Amino acid sequence: MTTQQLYEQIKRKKSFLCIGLDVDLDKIPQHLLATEDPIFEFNKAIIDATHDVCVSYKPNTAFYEAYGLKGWQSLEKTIRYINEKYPEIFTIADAKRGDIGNTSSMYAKAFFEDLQFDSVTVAPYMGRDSVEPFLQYKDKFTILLALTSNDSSSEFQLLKTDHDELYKEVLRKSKTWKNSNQLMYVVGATRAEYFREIRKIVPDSFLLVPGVGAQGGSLIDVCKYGLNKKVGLLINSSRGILYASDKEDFAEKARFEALKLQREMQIIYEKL
Ligand SMILES: O=c1ccn([C@@H]2O[C@H](COP(=O)(O)O)[C@@H](O)[C@H]2O)c(=O)[nH]1
Repeated sequence: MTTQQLYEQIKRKKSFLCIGLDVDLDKIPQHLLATEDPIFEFNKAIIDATHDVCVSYKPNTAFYEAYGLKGWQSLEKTIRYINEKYPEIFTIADAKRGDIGNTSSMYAKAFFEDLQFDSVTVAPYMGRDSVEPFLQYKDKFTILLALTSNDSSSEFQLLKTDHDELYKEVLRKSKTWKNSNQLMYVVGATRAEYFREIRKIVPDSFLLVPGVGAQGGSLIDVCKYGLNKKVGLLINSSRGILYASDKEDFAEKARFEALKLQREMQIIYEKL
């Protein structure tokens, strides 16, 4: 997928919502546990109920890896289902990978060639040669952790280097890497006060913004400085949508929560 195709989808749906598919078997409705693949059945129902109000799905791989081989198979079935039934959707493997070059190449192969995700999240701290293997894939995106939503992100990411805070160095340095036009960045919604500075460094890049909903981040605050001419934001909510109900009406209730966010986004988009 290209960023232009992603933008066309945003315009058509008047939405820049990304739904996080973080499936926890302790939280999904009981009746699904009797099915052969409860994780996939849950995801399928959520996807069918929400695909027209969001532009992206983001399974966090931890929620699949935790269930071993069966979990990985559920992830595979989920991504294949999205790609076949809703090919316009931008898919994100939230896997936070990155290693020495030859190992990163294998991670890239796993997520881009085997699973056919459009993008994968990557930690930047091993430097250029740990990220460039992901950037070799045309029309695939590498989403670098810049300023994350958790409280302790300040322990390292906000540390002052000789030049600037570390997250700003990550943004600046990464722009010099080969194929850096295929980079996007993770910035937490709980860090809304930093978006003005971030946009000075990466005015045109897409930012993946988790932290709205369960973590308390504000859509309005993020949009104040985070939006660019082509929207440039993918706002993620996972638990706030997935677990709106643990009864048989879970997909309907999830749609209701997603629609609430989409309507807020529509108002913001129409004022752009
Ligand atoms: O800075 C970050 C980076 C990633 N995440 C991930 O996003 C979702 C958020 O889930 P919610 O339930 O909406 O809080 C989850 O997969 C995180 O691992 C993040 O929250 N912050």
